[in-house]
Amino acid sequence: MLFHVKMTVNLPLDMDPALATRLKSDEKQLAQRLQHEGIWRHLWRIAGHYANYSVFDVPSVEALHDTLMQLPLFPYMAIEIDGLCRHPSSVHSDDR
Ligand SMILES: O=C(O)CC1=CCC(=O)O1
Repeated sequence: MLFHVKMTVNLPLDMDPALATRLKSDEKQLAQRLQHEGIWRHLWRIAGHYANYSVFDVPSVEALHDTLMQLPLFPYMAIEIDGLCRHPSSVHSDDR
């Protein structure tokens, strides 16, 4: 199942800079692992915002929830999710 996910990061202004650096580094490491595993299909910065548009490929809504909750920045994110299905006019017949 494919999901379009918007993540907006809101780190507290008074967060310890060392903690912020560690959280971002840990987030990057997990994000890159999930991309290599094909779970995190797309990751795009939204220009001008500390936010991203992502596409996840997971077996269920529960799996998406569990994946997002693992993210080190999860406590500091506002997350919006839309489920995706094939468009009848899409030429990408091999995509799910
Ligand atoms: O910077 C972001 O949008 C949050 C984030 C997601 C994956 C990552 O490495 O940072």
